[in-house]
Parts: sequence; C-alpha cells; structure tokens
Amino acid sequence: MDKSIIVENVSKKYKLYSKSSDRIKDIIFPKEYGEDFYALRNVSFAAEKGDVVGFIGINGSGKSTLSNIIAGIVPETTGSVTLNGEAALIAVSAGLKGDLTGRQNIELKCLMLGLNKKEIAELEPKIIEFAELEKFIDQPVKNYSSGMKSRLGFSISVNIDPDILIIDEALSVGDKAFAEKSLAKMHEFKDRGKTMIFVSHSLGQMKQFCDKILWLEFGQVREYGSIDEVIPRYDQFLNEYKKMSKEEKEAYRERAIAGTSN
Ligand SMILES: Nc1ncnc2c1ncn2[C@@H]1O[C@H](COP(=O)(O)OP(=O)(O)OP(=O)(O)O)[C@@H](O)[C@H]1O
Repeated sequence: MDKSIIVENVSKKYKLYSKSSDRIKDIIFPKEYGEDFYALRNVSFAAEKGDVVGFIGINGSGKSTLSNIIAGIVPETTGSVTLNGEAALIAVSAGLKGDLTGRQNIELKCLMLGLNKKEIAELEPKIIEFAELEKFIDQPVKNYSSGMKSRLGFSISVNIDPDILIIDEALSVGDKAFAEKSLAKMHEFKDRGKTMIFVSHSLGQMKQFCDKILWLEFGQVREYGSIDEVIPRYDQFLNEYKKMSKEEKEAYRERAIAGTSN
C-alpha cells in the first residue's frame, strides 16, 4: 500500500527559561542559558493512504506538537517527516489572522495554497455557507467567538480538500449541531479514502472514527496499533494513572522517560 505519512525519529526540543533575561543572554553569549525540554523524543510511525490515525495520551504528552510538525506549522528539531500530498490542520487556534475579516482570511489561506482568483471565487461561498457565517463574514476575526473561529477554520480546511487532514480538538468547541455536521464531513473524507489524523480526549469519538491509534507518553511513542488493541490498554492505564498520588505520577514519569516503566 501507499504510505501517506512517514515520521522518522522526530524530536522537538524547547528551551525553558526561568527569567526572560536568560532568553536574551542565551542568544548573545556562547555559554548556554535555560533548560532543554523535549516535547517529543524519537517519534516514528507511518500511516497508509486512507488510514485514520488517532493520537491519544495524557495532557502534555506531545499530541499537538506532533500534529503541528506534520502540518508543517512547527519545525522538528531532529528527524524527518515525509508526506505524500498536501496537509491541512484544523485546530481551535490554527492560523486565523485576527485583524483580517473572515472573508480575507479565506482568501489569504487559499492564496497561500496556490489557488487562482477563479478557484477562490468558486470556493468562497461554499466555505462561508458551511461555516454559517454569512452575516459576520466581513467582520474582523478578532471579534468572533471561539465557536465562530473554529467554524471558519474547520470550513476552510475541509473545503480546500487536502490529501491529509489533521484535526486537533476541533470538535470540542462550538455547538452540537456544528460538531455533528463536521463529523459527517469527516466521515465523507474517510469514505473518499483520505488520510486523517484525529486528536481528541474523547475516546468515544476515537472509537467511532479511527482505524489506528498512536499513544504518546511524555513525548515518546508508547504504542502504535489497531484501535481494538490500543484503546483497552490505554483505558486501563488511565484508570491506574488517575489513582496515583502526585509523587507516584512524578516517579512514573521519570521511569517512563528512562524507558523502564513497562
Ligand atoms: N512553545 C513551547 N515552548 C515550550 N514548551 C512547549 C511549547 N509548546 C509545547 N510545549 C510543551 O510541550 C509539551 C507537549 O505539549 P503538547 O501541547 O504537544 O501536548 P498535548 O499532548 O497536545 O497536550 P494537551 O492534551 O494538554 O493538549 C508540554 O509539556 C508543553 O508544555
């Protein structure tokens, strides 16, 4: 089968500074300031064309960082990502410019994807209609509610018809009716054999939708496999993890990072 996404040994390092002056010193002086923090460590996985892969893991495990790297929004520190096609990310805060109107945001995004004027003119009404923003489309996006922003972001991303669609917690805001309409659109994408990545804390949505699950833990791959294999083990882990004290959680984190937790 055709590979659609190949992620090889991807790591993402952030520098954490306790004082803002350290950030400047780190740039100016040869001595290193700040502390290295790995949001992702040696992450590898591959998705076939048509796979729907869910990313799961407790808060801070690296799901959004990995989605953003695959979408090309954030650069990896080391490793490589190979995509077979164009990717679009739908996330609550993805890429809308607050000073521009909804319409200008649509046009900007389409231009960035290389669409010409005629193609944009055809697509624009469809995007506005799906987002249900007819009355507000010429208002600056900074005046939109979070639900309106997410409707606009969702509508742009699905209507530009990408080969790879990455959906990061986008169904968690907005009303139920829009979430259902969005889910229907995502099923349509799935039926058309598009590759999708789906990030959600709702295991119910994952079960409805995904074929495979990538379980991230403290920036590392804990498991990658079919939904039937991984979800029950994750469920069991969550039950045990929730019962741990703060100290036990910290000890667990240290063992996991050292690779000795299993
Ligand atoms: N720009 C940044 N600078 C420093 N640390 C960051 C930055 N972005 C993310 N991180 C850290 O990287 C880790 C992974 O974050 P990420 O948002 O990818 O996790 P997540 O699994 O999506 O979490 P959640 O489920 O809470 O959304 C976190 O510890 C986070 O604090």
